[in-house]
Amino acid sequence: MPTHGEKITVDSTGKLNVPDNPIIPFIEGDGTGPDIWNAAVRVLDAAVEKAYKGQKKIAWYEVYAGEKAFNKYGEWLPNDTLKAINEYLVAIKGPLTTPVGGGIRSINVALRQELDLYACVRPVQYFKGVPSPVKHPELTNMVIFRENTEDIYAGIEWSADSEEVKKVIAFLQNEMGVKKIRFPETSGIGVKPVSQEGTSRLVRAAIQYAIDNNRRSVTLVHKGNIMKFTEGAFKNWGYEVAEKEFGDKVFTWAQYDRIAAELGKDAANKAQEEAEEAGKIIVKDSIADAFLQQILTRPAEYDVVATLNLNGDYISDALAAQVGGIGIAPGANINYVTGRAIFEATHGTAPKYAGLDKVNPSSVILSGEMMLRHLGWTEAADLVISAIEKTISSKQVTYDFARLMEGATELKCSEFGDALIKNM
Ligand SMILES: NC(=O)C1=CN([C@@H]2O[C@H](COP(=O)(O)OP(=O)(O)OC[C@H]3O[C@@H](n4cnc5c(N)ncnc54)[C@H](OP(=O)(O)O)[C@@H]3O)[C@@H](O)[C@H]2O)C=CC1
Ligand SMILES: O=C(O)CCC(=O)C(=O)O
Ligand SMILES: [Mg+2]
Repeated sequence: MPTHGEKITVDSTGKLNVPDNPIIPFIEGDGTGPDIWNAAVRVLDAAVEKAYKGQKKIAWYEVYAGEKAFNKYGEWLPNDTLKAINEYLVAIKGPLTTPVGGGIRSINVALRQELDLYACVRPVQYFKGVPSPVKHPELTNMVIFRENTEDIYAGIEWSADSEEVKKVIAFLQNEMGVKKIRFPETSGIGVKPVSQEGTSRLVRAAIQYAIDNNRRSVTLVHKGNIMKFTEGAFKNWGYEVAEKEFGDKVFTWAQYDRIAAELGKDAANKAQEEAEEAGKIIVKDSIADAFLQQILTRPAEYDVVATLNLNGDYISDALAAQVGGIGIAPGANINYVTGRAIFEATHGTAPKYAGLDKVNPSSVILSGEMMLRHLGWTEAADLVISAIEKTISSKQVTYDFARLMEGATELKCSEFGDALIKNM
């Protein structure tokens, strides 16, 4: 526990009360986590110091998860860590390792589920000068709202050959009339829960964000043609919450379809144009595969994106690549009702670079920038953004950008942190 500092609290509307010395738990993370965290914490402290001249200061509180927790306490996710984040509300973390095909389940997912951080918010914006694989990266400017607690990602699955999977298969075949499990003897089975409550709160947060931030549209991305009662329901429930709760502030493609059926397409087009002119948020939808090609061919048509857990995972890395890669892709896991939030980069532990002081710390620094904004410390957040813009435009960058940039100076992870502080 830090010896100085006070708790952040939340009122009944979800609004945070932030003291000048908030206690903020952090998890350093596995793999490259310590490299990027050490750079990030210096940059965030410098931004706060510069913006508020010592009037405000974060009291960092280290809490443990992942390998560090296991080595220290024999547990991957100690209960005390959950208790601390539960109590102090706002936290930040580095990436944590999840083994593939066996071993422990994701601690990242467990944190989101245990603390009910239902919205994974990942802004994707282009910083001038960042090397990108597309011709016009500046046209990509989206904010992903990924449902964070449900879907096939919930981790409800049974391995092939287990007693449990035999029971589930027998139940499906004998009681549910499922005839099309092709290789029942050797199948593993996963379950995909998607609820109306889970969908509504996520879509509500996405639309509210669009309204508060003067965005033009919210696109519900789903694979509802194939998974009708999960992803298709997500789309239908999404439109329902938009129309029921946001009334005059939105125009949905469900409304468009109703007008087109009754009065024809011209009338529907006119209604949408009028809505756009009136500054209403257009709530539309896209099937996930088509969406993934259109974000490359027509990125300017998409703005805020609301989607399910697995789609959101894939879409975040794909969109991050478009604006320069996951070295510069921040994110937050938020519950807008309880005020709890954990900020974290989109990328993982990048184990091959662990301890080399090499990787780009921008993703976790920009996650910290989102955190500062979440606290209402916008002056400090703005300083982080301007320092990143200035440093990248002077071509002082880490390996990931340097390998694609002509005339760049390659900096170590810690040196990039130093450069940001200098350029603040
Ligand atoms: N929220 C979390 O904690 C997450 C955890 N993970 C976990 O991380 C582990 C590793 O996952 P993996 O699939 O390899 O994905 P990673 O995101 O860790 O790494 C994939 C590649 O992305 C690039 N990259 C990642 N981080 C950075 C950075 N800071 N700066 C520059 N480039 C970066 C590197 O590309 P290049 O090789 O081209 O240099 C790297 O090889 C797994 O256990 C996974 O479960 C994954 C995602 C999120
Ligand atoms: O939890 C993990 O290991 C991976 C999670 C992930 O890829 C993500 O949330 O983007
Ligand atoms: Mg991911």
